Amino acid sequence: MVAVHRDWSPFVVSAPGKVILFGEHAVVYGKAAIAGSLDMRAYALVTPRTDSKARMVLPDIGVDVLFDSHTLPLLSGTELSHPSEVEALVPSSISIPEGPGRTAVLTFVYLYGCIFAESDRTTGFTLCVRSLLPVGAGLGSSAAFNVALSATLLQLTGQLQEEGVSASDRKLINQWAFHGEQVAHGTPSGIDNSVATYGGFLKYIKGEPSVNLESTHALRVLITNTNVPKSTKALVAGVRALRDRYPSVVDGILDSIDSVSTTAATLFQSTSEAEETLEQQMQDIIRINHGLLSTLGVSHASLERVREVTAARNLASKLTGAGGGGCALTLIPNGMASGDVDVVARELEGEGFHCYQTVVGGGGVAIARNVDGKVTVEQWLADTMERHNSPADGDDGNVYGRAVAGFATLPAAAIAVLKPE
Ligand SMILES: Nc1ncnc2c1ncn2[C@@H]1O[C@H](COP(=O)(O)OP(=O)(O)OP(=O)(O)O)[C@@H](O)[C@H]1O
Ligand SMILES: C[C@@](O)(CCO)CC(=O)[O-]
Repeated sequence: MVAVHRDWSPFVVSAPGKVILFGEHAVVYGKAAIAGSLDMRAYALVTPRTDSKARMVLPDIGVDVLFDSHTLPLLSGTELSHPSEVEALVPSSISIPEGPGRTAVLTFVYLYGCIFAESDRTTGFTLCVRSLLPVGAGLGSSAAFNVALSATLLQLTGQLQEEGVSASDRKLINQWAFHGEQVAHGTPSGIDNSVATYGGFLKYIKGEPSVNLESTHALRVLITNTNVPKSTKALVAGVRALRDRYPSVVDGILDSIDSVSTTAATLFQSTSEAEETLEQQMQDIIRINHGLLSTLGVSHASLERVREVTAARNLASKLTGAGGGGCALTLIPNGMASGDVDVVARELEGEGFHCYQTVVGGGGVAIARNVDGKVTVEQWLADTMERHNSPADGDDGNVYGRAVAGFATLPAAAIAVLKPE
């Protein structure tokens, strides 16, 4: 086949992480959950190559793989009974890394295989992803990666519109990102990729289109990473095993969590209540939701410690995501001085945890097209490397500010697109 190289300029895609505010685990069983996007995001820089190969560089997780596009499988999406079976189709020339890189490589092979038709395979590119989201902490780093990857592959194959990200673009990106999540997680509910795609606050019920709550209430939260590793797959399986043993008991708990989420959705959309009353009610249901999750066996001593430390200051906390470690979220009342939040954060950090002060509800996937043709992956990496090499000055309340500063090689217009409000 004669190689046809379409001309295209480097572009950058960004997608946010998520925090599940209410309804994790219950969402797997068709109950409602509420989630919001974080202002911590994954960023993909995509630059053209002169050959038809695809290079994926993921410095945060130690991956740098060069794929020969013609050896990657051509998939229509129906060859495998589940996307997670893609491992059997990885070309023997590729050595699959251990750890988080493994999932990333498998996901790439699956999504590239499905999205890149044979005629697209002359388009060579280098994809470099950097992320501000800690891996495996319950903040949806995997979904942000999958949304950024899906948007990249769809953009490269001319399946997205030329400007902005339209409603139909988002639908398509979200569908593929969900398949990426299936490679990573087996049976995900789809909530993480929906938030990373659409941003804002979403009410999500599995199998139904997510509903944007159009909330006017900004939500200040303190996120505490307990740094205790957890496996989402194992925790979801644990709840399933408990439900198999005590179906009516566990179904009752899942129904209560559903009521918590429904109540929260009403509070988010409420325009009649005073802000303080809403905050009080929100705190109540945060406490209730954590208690219900704890009875499902997905809390952890570290998460209980976060709850105790914050409760001593009259703040409500709950685990967020799969639990078993990972992250907790604490609602910060709007009137609380940031100095007082710093005091709580320092106390939690004294316990060996890591805190992020953040606001929930920013924009979803964003694409900055035609960024300066001189941007190279090497330059971009050198630029952002400093942040990743200096944990001491990273990961406090202003992580995003530093990330953008790290993208000094990008034009201001691109940066504006990448930080959608
Ligand atoms: N910085 C990154 N660069 C490249 N890939 C990443 C990065 N961060 C996460 N990923 C992808 O996401 C996977 C991690 O998924 P995992 O479910 O363990 O974490 P998580 O999504 O942060 O947790 P949760 O689903 O509980 O929110 C990695 O194996 C990789 O495929
Ligand atoms: C535990 C869970 O509800 C949330 C993980 O972030 C699993 C899922 O929804 O796929």
